Amino acid sequence: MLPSSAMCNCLLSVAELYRADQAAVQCGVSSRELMENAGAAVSRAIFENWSPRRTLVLCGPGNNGGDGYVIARHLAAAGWPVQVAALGQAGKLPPDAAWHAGLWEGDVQPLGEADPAEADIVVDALFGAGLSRPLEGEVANLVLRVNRLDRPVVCVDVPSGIAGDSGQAVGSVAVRGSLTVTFFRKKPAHLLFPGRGHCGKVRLADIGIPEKVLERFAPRLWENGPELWLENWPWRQPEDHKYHAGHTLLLGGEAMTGAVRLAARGTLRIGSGLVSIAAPRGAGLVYRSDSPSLIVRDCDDTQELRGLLEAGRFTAAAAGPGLGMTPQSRQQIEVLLETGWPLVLDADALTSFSEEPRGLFDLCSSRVVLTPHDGEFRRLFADPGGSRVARARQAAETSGAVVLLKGPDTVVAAPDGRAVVNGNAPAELATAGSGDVLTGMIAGLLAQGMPAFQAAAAAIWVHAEAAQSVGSGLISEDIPFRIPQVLNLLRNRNRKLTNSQRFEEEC
Ligand SMILES: NC(=O)C1=CN([C@@H]2O[C@H](COP(=O)(O)OP(=O)(O)OC[C@H]3O[C@@H](n4cnc5c(N)ncnc54)[C@H](O)[C@@H]3O)[C@@H](O)[C@H]2O)[C@@H](O)CC1
Ligand SMILES: [K+]
Repeated sequence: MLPSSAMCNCLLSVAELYRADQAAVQCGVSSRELMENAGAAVSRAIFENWSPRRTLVLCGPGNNGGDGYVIARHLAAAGWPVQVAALGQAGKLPPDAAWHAGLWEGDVQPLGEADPAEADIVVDALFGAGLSRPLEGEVANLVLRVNRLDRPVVCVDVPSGIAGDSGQAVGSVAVRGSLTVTFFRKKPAHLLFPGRGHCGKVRLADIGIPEKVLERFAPRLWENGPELWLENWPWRQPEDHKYHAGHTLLLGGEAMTGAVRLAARGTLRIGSGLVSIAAPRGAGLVYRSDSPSLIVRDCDDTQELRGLLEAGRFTAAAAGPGLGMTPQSRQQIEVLLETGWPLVLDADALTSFSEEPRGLFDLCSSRVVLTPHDGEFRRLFADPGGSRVARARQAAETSGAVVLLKGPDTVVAAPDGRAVVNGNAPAELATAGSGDVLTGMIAGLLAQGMPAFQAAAAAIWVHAEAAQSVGSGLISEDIPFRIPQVLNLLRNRNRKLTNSQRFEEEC
């Protein structure tokens, strides 16, 4: 189960947002008022980011356009020079949008006559949740001109042309924004690429929808963050010894030894009490001359692996980075899977099964985490298409394992349908070995008893945060070094959380 604080992070689909709006109306907040609040929130974001300047507000034929008229009114009231250009006839606007259009006292140009070159900032209130087909004709031409001009563009709710649920462009044209202001809860498009790239900065605004409307939903999708897993973090307790903090086994290969050595650093730094590498004798010296904190065990075949597993008191394992793809290595993975332990499979461990994925899925359980990047994902799963969330969910259901689909917008999905999208990864993580470190981190959390879905979500967040603290010039070895810094910040945050919870309970 995820803690109740996780409600703050939930992502709502477009359909769920419409339902939230309706529920708010049933709670006594009028839809006109919601629109007023939405437009006012966007105006505040504009005031905070820019000084008065010539503004072109592009209004669409629906309620997104209605927000645009509210924004135009607020900017003009503050003395900004504002031009409104609208698509379609005012008489055909839906009722709330028509009401707010009626309060706009300035001119309204037909969209085809708008000249974005004469504006210093553009507000995109063309389409939001109701986008139902590709942008075409004069709208598409105008959006292309706006994108080419490279002016600041503020998008209302979602950049026009981007589907709120998938983050995909509905056609070939979509607004490229500098800032997107959205309402109540983010939608998947604010985190999933390419939508995320079109949003610019994303700002979430309270528009008066009562939090209690969320009681009507059972959210299954969240933006990843400590609220989802910090309560279950396996902090060391004063009386603990190393065996309380788990023993992780990493399967090492013969040739590409760097991968598991990187993974091992991640495993150690994330807190696994002991970390052992089982590796072929031929590479033993390389592994033994790495970190003195590691235990290295000789292991040339499945029989030796079985012997190790019986004697080792391991609490989790990981395999794949640098493993190679021989019949032997595949058998070793099967031996690991047969233990039923918490397990992470990455890289070669996944590709070993690409000819016959069923052989892998039949041995998986929800204690197993599969961490494919897009290529490995395509080799393993008959790609169902759709958004990255839909694809990861489908893969988790098919395999019965937790699936972490790597990318700039990594998605973690559990077989029961829960999913998170990660939003804090810096571009610098696109570097050799960063995935190996991640594999080791997930395994280290599994070894300490964290449930697989939370372990995968926590590891990807800490991994990205550690990388962010380095920034440009990052190499994968840096990530484990930065983990303590991130963990100490999390620990302080957890103490504050626990103290305030205790205070609330005492009151
Ligand atoms: N009570 C509410 O529902 C609230 C809605 N708000 C705003 O309302 C938006 C949703 O409003 P709507 O449902 O009216 O949806 P939109 O304003 O996104 O647009 C719907 C209209 O656009 C047309 N359309 C869709 N795609 C088109 C295309 N490619 N070319 C031409 N026309 C196209 C549709 O036929 C429909 O007439 C949200 O994104 C948000 O900005 C906010 O005001 C907050 C409150
Ligand atoms: K928009």
